[in-house]
Amino acid sequence: MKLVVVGAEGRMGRMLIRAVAEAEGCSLHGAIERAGSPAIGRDAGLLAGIGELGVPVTDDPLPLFVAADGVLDFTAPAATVAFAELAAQARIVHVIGTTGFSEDDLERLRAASFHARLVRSGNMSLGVNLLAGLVRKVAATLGEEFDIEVLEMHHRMKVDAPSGTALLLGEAAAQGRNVSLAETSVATREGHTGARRPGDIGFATLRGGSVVGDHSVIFAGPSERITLSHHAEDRAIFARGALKAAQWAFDKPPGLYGMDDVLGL
Ligand SMILES: NC(=O)C1=CN([C@@H]2O[C@H](COP(=O)(O)OP(=O)(O)OC[C@H]3O[C@@H](n4cnc5c(N)ncnc54)[C@H](OP(=O)(O)O)[C@@H]3O)[C@@H](O)[C@H]2O)C=CC1
Ligand SMILES: O=C(O)C1=N[C@H](C(=O)O)C[C@H](O)C1
Repeated sequence: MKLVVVGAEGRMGRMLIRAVAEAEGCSLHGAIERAGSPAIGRDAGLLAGIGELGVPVTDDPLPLFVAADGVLDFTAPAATVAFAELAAQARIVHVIGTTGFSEDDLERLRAASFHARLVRSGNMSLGVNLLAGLVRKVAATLGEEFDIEVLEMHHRMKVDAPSGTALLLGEAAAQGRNVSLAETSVATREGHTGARRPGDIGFATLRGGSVVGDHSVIFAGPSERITLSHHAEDRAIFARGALKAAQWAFDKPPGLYGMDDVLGL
């Protein structure tokens, strides 16, 4: 499968280049960075800290997309929406790990999925997607006397909050309870907040150091507390998930898929 990595110089971009180079049945067809990036013209393999791959980084996606099978995209919301429109024109697989989308962005991704095969998830790891299933089940089992709080910590460079994973886990909890996350979510608390509203799903965000990604869902009930957690130790888990998603989507019809489809959960 011929794959293009966009955001090639990013933390995930470099990890994805390494993962594609190592994967059986996949080849790096191209690497993209934004116009003006110092990475333009450099060899993608050297950028990723492996040997030369003979693939220069460019800022021109469409010519690469039309001759590729898929694109792996962990960039930023505006970039991903633009790449989705190009991937739809080229009718290729678009694996989206980017987080922090607005409702309008998500609508544009849905429109692109009429023509392309999109796989989007706030977290591409096996562990988090299994955890989401457990959260759904626990939330469905426990009543509203158990308050649900989602706690996350990431490295100091992360730009969006709550994390895509926190929102995915919050959504799983809301589904388990058969409520709308939009109506129950509390993403910030400050000052005299008043008592906690029954049924709210709270989010708390920590940022610092080099933390790859820690998430916990806490069910706090009368005199007992259940905590379900995931700790990412290496970004390779996300890159492996993204490759799996691309290979899974190769022979699927156009549509918007999630990692639960890919992993058969
Ligand atoms: N779903 C998952 O499993 C995971 C998701 N993520 C998400 O992936 C995203 C990226 O994370 P991370 O790698 O840490 O971030 P980085 O900032 O390290 O990387 C993003 C890269 O994308 C580049 N970029 C931005 N806009 C464009 C554009 N228009 N064209 C080409 N390249 C562009 C950036 O360039 P520049 O620096 O010049 O802006 C940068 O090199 C985030 O949204 C993060 O939350 C991360 C890990 C796992
Ligand atoms: O920005 C990151 O680093 C990560 N982003 C994703 C998120 O927003 O949940 C996934 C992972 O936790 C790392």
